[in-house]
Amino acid sequence: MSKINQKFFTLNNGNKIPAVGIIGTGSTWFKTVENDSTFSNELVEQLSQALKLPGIVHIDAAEIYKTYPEVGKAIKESTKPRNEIWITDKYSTALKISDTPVDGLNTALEKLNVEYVDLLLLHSPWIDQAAYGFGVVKAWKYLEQLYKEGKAKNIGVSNFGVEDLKLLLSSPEVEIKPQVNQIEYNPFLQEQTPGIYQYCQEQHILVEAYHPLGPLVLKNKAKENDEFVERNKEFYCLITELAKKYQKTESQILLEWTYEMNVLPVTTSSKFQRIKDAQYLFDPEFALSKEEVAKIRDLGSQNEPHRTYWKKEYTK
Ligand SMILES: NC(=O)C1=CN([C@@H]2O[C@H](COP(=O)(O)OP(=O)(O)OC[C@H]3O[C@@H](n4cnc5c(N)ncnc54)[C@H](OP(=O)(O)O)[C@@H]3O)[C@@H](O)[C@H]2O)C=CC1
Repeated sequence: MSKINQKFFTLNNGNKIPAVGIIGTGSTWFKTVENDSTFSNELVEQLSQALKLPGIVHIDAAEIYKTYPEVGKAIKESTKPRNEIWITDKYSTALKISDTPVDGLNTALEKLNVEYVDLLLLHSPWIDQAAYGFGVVKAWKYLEQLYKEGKAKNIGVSNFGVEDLKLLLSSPEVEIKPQVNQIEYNPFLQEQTPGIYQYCQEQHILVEAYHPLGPLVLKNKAKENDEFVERNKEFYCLITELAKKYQKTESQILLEWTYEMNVLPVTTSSKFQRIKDAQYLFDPEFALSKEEVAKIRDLGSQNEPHRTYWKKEYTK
């Protein structure tokens, strides 16, 4: 029987964040339209079951995922106290949904039926001044306002590169440093943009990893990725070997590796067992050794980096 041994990262404002986000409501659950006919009972069921698990359940949401109704319903039906649910939300930037982050969050709070979110992010640095009427610094100022009002307990960014962060940090208007940068991160993409991992570590900006299980998803689609999997054979053998050694799933090995790299993994699954495995990740008797962590890092980076999300924006 797995025991819950919840771990946390400490953010640069001193607040603690549960060290694995178990239910991302984007990717698998992403919708382009939010109405009664697209309402996903499956997602509500998954969230409801997750909210029965012990410990603080960390949910990752965003304006653009169109999943507030499902998250709101599951939270409403849950008996878990609000302080045992961590909710991350993101203001949609590349595609304008609400006029400002203040409007966006007010709508989200209403749909989620909560008084605050635990973390609010700017979804990306790509804010078109002409469409939004403001740029990234002003967008950040809105987040600072929501932080001061207590509607967002922590604030951060997503998909920001070093230059994007430097722009914020060097702006005389900016008062609060982002607490988090959520980026695509896994052994096959250790730098979403050049130097971002190291820069965030130095600046005490917590890196959150979305797509932490990228290598397993790629292997699963082996037909399309045969050659890729073959080139990374040694890497895949190591993950299988470690899963056997520690009696853990391959997903748990990658999530634990992410944590050991001082990065918070944000995962998701359509299978409840995998959600449960992620919540039970921090078994007190399980930790990869320093050598194993380094070996995954090195084998993962020996081939060309592999990007899954935001390809168009990064190739511009
Ligand atoms: N800020 C941003 O721009 C972005 C944020 N995100 C956030 O991150 C969350 C997670 O992203 P996602 O890319 O889905 O993360 P993951 O890397 O956790 O991938 C989840 C996928 O992995 C599959 N999987 C799990 N275990 C295995 C296994 N052993 N073998 C093969 N496949 C496996 C799952 O399939 P199954 O359902 O069968 O278990 C699921 O489809 C999103 O939901 C969203 O909240 C995501 C993208 C961009």
